[in-house]
Amino acid sequence: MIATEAPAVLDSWRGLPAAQQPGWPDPGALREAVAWLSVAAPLVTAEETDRLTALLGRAARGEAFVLQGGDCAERFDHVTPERVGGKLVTLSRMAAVLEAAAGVPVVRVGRIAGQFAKPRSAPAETRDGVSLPSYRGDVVNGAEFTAEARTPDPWRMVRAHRASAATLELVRPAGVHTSHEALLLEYESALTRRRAGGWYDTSAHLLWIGERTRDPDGAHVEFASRIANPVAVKLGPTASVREVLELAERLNPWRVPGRLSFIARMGADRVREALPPLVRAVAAGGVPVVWLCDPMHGNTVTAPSGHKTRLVARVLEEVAGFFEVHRAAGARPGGLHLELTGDDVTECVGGAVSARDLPLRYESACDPRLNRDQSLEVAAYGAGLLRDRPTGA
Ligand SMILES: O=C[C@H](O)[C@H](O)COP(=O)(O)O
Ligand SMILES: C=C(OP(=O)(O)O)C(=O)O
Ligand SMILES: [Mn+2]
Repeated sequence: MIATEAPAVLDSWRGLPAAQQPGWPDPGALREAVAWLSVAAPLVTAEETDRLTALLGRAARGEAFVLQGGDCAERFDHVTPERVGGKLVTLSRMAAVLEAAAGVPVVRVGRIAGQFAKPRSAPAETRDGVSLPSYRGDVVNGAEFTAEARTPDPWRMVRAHRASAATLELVRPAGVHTSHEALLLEYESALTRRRAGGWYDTSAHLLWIGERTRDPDGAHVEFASRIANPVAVKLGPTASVREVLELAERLNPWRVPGRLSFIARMGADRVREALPPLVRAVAAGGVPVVWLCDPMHGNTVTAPSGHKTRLVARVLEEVAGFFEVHRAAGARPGGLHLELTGDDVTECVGGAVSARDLPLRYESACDPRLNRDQSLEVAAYGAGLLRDRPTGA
């Protein structure tokens, strides 16, 4: 019998319900762009990826703390040494502050070098009576409000690969691992390669599944279940114990510490009631998980000026709630997941930025990010909570 070759891409997700995928208008162009990506250079190696799993495994055992952060949506034209360097410096200062308090190493993971795809609440945006497809991140369409820019263009996936590679050149010397939301399944599966340890999605070290695409029977969870990378899943306040246990079972059936992280994004008002049953159920189920706190996505509000914003005070309040829940359960908080930039933007309200300042330097194409000073404030606050840990814990 002649051995058949392994398929070039990981395809088991096809045919399953896949939420939040763009309607690509030109199937021929999509095929060509996917063909280009499927022979493109891998962005990260299996060895680096396995190393991150091992580090996250330490976090699962309480022997490390994770700091994951970066833009909500990276931009192709922001791949400059200044902008990328600003994020890396911010992350590393935060990590230093947290590390001194935690007494354990801080694992640094950027929302960087590939965070180009966005899920949206609405498929279309209307301005002055004109409706166009929503901006879904630079890998799909342009942010500019014109029919041309907003039409999904599959060749943008090739540009995303190039922008990621260029960003990685700047990220690698800083020793930061990369991550992004594994939203755009054509892109992710085309960059997946067979290696000795299984299928690796070579687009980033860690891939996460968003709140809007975490259906345990959907295409995103199926894709994530097949790759060897560490994976994470966002959990909002509607996540049920049943769903979470199903996700744990599907995504970490071999119970490998570091393979699976849950990123709770409950909102400051909800975290103390919504999170405890999930933490308890996962602990009782015996699947090792790193619990991260995303105090951004459950606390988004609209300012009087119309800007999407977040109050740093509410962000800190959710971090506090997250720590309380873990302490009450006798568990160690695994880390923080933040939307931040090194740039001096005015997108979140707190510190030197008041609601009146929002129009001054609001540069995000999607969600409001902490600026450098606000990021350091959150890190200092987290450090205070880490220092307060009960002795002997
Ligand atoms: O991180 C992203 C946003 O929270 C998500 O894209 C939803 O944003 P929207 O409500 O503006 O669509
Ligand atoms: C869309 C995001 O988050 P969530 O899936 O938690 O809403 C995000 O992290 O930018
Ligand atoms: Mn976001």
